[in-house]
Amino acid sequence: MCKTNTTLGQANQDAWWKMAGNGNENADGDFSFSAAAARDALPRITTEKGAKSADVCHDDTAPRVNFQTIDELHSLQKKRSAPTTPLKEGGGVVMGTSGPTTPSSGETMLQSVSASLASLTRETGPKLIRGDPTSAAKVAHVPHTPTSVPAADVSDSGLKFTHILHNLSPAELYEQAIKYEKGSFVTSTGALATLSGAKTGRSPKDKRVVKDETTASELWWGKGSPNIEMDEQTFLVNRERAVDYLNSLDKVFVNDQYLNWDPENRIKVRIVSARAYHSLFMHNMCIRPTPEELENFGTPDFTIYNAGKFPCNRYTHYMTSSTSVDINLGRREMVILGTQYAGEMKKGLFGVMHYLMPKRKILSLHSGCNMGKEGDVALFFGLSGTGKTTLSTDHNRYLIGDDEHCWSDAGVSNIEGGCYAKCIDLSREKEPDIWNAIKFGTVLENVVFDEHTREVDYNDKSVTENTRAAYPIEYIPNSKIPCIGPHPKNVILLACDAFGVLPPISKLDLAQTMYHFISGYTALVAGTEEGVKEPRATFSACFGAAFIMLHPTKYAAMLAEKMQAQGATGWLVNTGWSGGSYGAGSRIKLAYTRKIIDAIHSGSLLNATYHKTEIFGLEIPNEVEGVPSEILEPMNAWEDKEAYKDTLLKLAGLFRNNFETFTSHKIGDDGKLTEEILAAGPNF
Ligand SMILES: Nc1ncnc2c1ncn2[C@@H]1O[C@H](COP(=O)(O)OP(=O)(O)OP(=O)(O)O)[C@@H](O)[C@H]1O
Ligand SMILES: O=C([O-])CC(=O)C(=O)O
Ligand SMILES: [Ca+2]
Ligand SMILES: [Mn+2]
Repeated sequence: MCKTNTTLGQANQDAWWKMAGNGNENADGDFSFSAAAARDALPRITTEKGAKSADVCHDDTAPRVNFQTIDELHSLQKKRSAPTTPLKEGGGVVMGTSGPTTPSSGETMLQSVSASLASLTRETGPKLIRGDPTSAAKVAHVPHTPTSVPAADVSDSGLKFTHILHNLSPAELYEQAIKYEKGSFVTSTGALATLSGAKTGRSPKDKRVVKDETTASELWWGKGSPNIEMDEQTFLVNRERAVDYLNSLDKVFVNDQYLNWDPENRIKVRIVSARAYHSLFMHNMCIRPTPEELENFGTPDFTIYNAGKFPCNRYTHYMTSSTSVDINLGRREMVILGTQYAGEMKKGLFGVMHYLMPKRKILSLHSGCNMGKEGDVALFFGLSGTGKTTLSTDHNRYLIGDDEHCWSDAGVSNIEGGCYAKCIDLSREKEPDIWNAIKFGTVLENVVFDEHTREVDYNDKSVTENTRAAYPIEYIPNSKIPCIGPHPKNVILLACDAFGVLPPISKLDLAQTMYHFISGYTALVAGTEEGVKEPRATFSACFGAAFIMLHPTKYAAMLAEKMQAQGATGWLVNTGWSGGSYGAGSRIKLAYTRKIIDAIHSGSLLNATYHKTEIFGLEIPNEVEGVPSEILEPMNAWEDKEAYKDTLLKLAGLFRNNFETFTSHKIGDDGKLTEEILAAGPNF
């Protein structure tokens, strides 16, 4: 039987209607076929008398079409999108098979990328083609002119072409990931599930920073510092390794994007990577340029070479594993070898901001940030897993950002264009906004899902406990775009205290805020291994020692000055255990923590009555609306009061030991604040 479409001629339409209506019954004698005929052979169709070209099924010949071949038909499917995908016709630079002709911006982009990918020893960039290699069959017939002419020592790598997938859209990146990257799937809500490979978290021990004349004196080196040195020469060895690896591929992804929503302090970054997963992750996490901005992007301020699929060479000086994450502030470059965990790129750039921004008297912060309807801004500091993303994503407030911010003389600005939420045990009820953000465009790392329905099981830790979702910030319905705000009113320090001795909420004076900011305490549970019950205390200066570049007291001094100038209030919120340490007590309910945060935002806590705790000298409110009063004073919640006191003393000792490295450092111009900060620690 012939197929029909909706553009049948009237005569055929009638015939179709009749056939559809009565199957093989003879309706009015115009056409008929018997059930037997239908079984044995195709029925003969007789069209109405008088209809033109009888005996021909017209369904396939309906209105004239603009294509002669299947390829031409396919070419019609894709509407051209201007002006981000320019194509220069004839000679010159060759790009993909789709895209309009715009003068030379595509050429400029390819020249710029070619310069980025140039080998430093051969001094030539690769021959670049825009677009997917699979659509290159056609391109191969076009005479190529490389963007830079190879020097005398032509190598095989200098003869091949590398395809550049420049700022692809999420849909294009999905297709690339699903076609070429094992472990990429669309989940039931449309997110792209990916695997990050052997590494499912950052590798801080493999981070190296180039120590040259400038950085030797500017950066924080030595005990407690995250900056493990490497020399310029070794950096170049790793850079060349990464560049050669990337040039050996058929295609590389290039993202040109921005950091920092403050237009005066915006940084242009280029990310060159081998995986669609990395490109989509950075598309979501950095600020996305408009088509016009992309066209005029120019030379990046900072470039990442992500060759994470390829290991570093352990015979190379300073290399202690097959992973190396190398930052060269002088060259404004970062090289990644031996880890595909995408968070390295995000946090590597954060480190760079911790160097560049303080030079401009801008404070960079590992914090979440949101704003109330009245314009009151709150910062949420805390180490990984303490609640920055969870608590800054608040249905009643505007989200400015969840993880990285700048505080300048003008106010706050988000560094990023997206959020990176932990998803372990994620539930729609407790975190609806994050739940709903996991949709088309979102990268879901290392989650486990049903092989048929593709429904994600957020409780499953089979791959890792550090499952993550990276989504553009506008996926949160009440995000504040552009992501900037006025000066903060509240500075909330989050600690997930698995010892269970810090109060769920306490008010801090400025010296205490500085003391806890420099300490950067949290105590997550050691792990999920059986038998491990002891919480492990972590102290990470400025709640982000892994990312800071200068001595912690430099950031602390800036924070003190800004908080003082703006009259901001400091708070310490324990999002961890209550009623006993991990194992005996339980984690403070997220609903209670949210009530506490509400009371900070509303200003009601500022006017509450307080009592001071022993040892840590923290001011605890006697009441918080919606929170059982028994849990506000930690000792009340512990059954075994002696155990409570022992644990409290133990934690106080850990704080004191940790702070010893900072006792000889002055903060601010006068010695007064420094003395006050030293006195703001535990007293016992
Ligand atoms: N009382 C609580 N307060 C905050 N978070 C809680 C609480 N109880 C449980 N949680 C859980 O703790 C986790 C906090 O993780 P979150 O992603 O907010 O950390 P983060 O500070 O943003 O870390 P990172 O810097 O690694 O992104 C979430 O999974 C959240 O559901
Ligand atoms: O960087 C990461 O991988 C996740 C993160 O936000 C943090 O650890 O602070
Ligand atoms: Ca987070
Ligand atoms: Mn973080």
